[in-house]
Amino acid sequence: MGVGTGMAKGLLAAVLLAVLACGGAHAKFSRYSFPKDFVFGTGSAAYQYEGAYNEGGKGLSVWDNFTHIPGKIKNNDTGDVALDMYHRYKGDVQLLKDMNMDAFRFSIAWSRILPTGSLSGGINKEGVAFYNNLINEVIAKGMRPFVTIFHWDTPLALEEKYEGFLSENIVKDYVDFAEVCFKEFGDRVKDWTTFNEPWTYAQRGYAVGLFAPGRCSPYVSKSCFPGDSAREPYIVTHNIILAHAQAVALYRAKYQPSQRGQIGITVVTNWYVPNTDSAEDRKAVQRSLDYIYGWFLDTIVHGSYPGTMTSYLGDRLPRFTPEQMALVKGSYDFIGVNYYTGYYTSAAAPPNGLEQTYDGDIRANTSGYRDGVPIGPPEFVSIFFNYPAGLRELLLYTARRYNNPVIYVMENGIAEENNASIPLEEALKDGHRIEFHSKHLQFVNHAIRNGVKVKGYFTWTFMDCFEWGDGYLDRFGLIFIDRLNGLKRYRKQSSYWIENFLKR
Ligand SMILES: N=C(Cc1ccccc1)N[C@@H]1O[C@H](CO[C@@H]2OC[C@@H](O)[C@H](O)[C@H]2O)[C@@H](O)[C@H](O)[C@H]1O
Repeated sequence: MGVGTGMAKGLLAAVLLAVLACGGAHAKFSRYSFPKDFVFGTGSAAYQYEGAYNEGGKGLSVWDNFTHIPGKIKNNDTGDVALDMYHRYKGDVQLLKDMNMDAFRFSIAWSRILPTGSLSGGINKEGVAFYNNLINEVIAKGMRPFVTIFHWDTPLALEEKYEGFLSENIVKDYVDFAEVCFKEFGDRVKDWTTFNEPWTYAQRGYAVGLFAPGRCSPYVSKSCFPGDSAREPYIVTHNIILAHAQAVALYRAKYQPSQRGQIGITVVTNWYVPNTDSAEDRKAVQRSLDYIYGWFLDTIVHGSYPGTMTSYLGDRLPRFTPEQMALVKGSYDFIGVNYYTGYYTSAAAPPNGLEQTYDGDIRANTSGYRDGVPIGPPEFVSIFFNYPAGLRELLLYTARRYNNPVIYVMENGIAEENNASIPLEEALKDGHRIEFHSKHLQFVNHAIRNGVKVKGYFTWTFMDCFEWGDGYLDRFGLIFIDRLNGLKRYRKQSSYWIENFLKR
């Protein structure tokens, strides 16, 4: 046998061994490329999926109100009916099972449980029954319910009573709501998330006013409700962190010992790459990460808001008392991370002193482009760029900066346009989604091999749903919803891909 042939065979054997080492007996990239206890799932949220907005004893939320104001949402879409999951959940849970999902992430509508937002207003038994039925269906199909307690749908009654999260009164009402959830569902729900993306609620709701409750400074936009973009985002976030910490403390003291579940928070961030290697641009990257991600994680992990915030914001940044900080620091068993896109970032001067805003405080310009070249293929959602390496960098950064916590990637996904002129069979061909999730999972796998404790990955989203400011324009789902024909569910190609990827 010639030397060349021998070397070729040796090389082939080495490659084969490497591949098998990655996936064990399963050579192709699949669930077997991940640790045995790794959880694969897909996500949803109450307002975006349930519909039945004024049915079954449910009270109104700030999103029920906001979407009924003309001009706030594209095409004036609302979540009044959404995907009608409230009535169709059994068939929907079967679709999850058909895709071999390990878990289903969903949120509980606060005003479906407490219609007035406060415990004193009474518990809505029909609301409790709906979530018991959903949880039982998920478990009966062999899946884990990953439950988010708050996914932006603040009870309208609390907004009207004391301006919602602008008031510290919200802390007690939120903790009372969370306790009803622990009591009613905690015997079967073992994976709790207190808040989904508090950054989005604060920034979109109070800095730019594009999401409910739609407040901002008049100099930011005349179409907002009058607010203060320079102070309210910090007040809201402070109250969210206090509410989160008190709910975790309650769960740990009263429910975790017997129910033996875990509790955490889900935060969103982008991955930022300096536009140049200059010190100024690299500092702008750190500020960008601190003001969206460190705002929450520095605080609950290290017990202080990031230095880039405390050193710049003065009295605009609320302070924790020592007693409060004792509850805040360490208030997580895991961190949920939502990731969609990367950006290039360069240093920017602060806006003129009179028109301060949360976004201006960051003193950074971000763009998906550098010298006209995109950081990754631009997506239908114009602010997102397909940048899978950013997820690995983000996970490595999180492990380094935040004591290597347990992490779940709670949201990661890509949308195509909701375009009624595309024939159905064409619309179901979502190869871009297969490529997106496969690539991002490969980078998650790489992070795990580098020691990051990622324990799960949830696609955003399960089915094409109500996408906040975009209404029904964006299709993020594995399942196509035909809004022109009775909300019929159709499996996209990616749903078959993931079924095969997850096959045991
Ligand atoms: N939507 C966000 C945060 C956000 C907000 C505005 C622009 C970009 C990103 N985060 C998660 O993204 C998912 C996708 O969000 C869409 O992203 C593009 C936006 O244009 C669209 O309005 C938003 O719904 C949401 O459905 C989840 O409920 C939410 O947890």
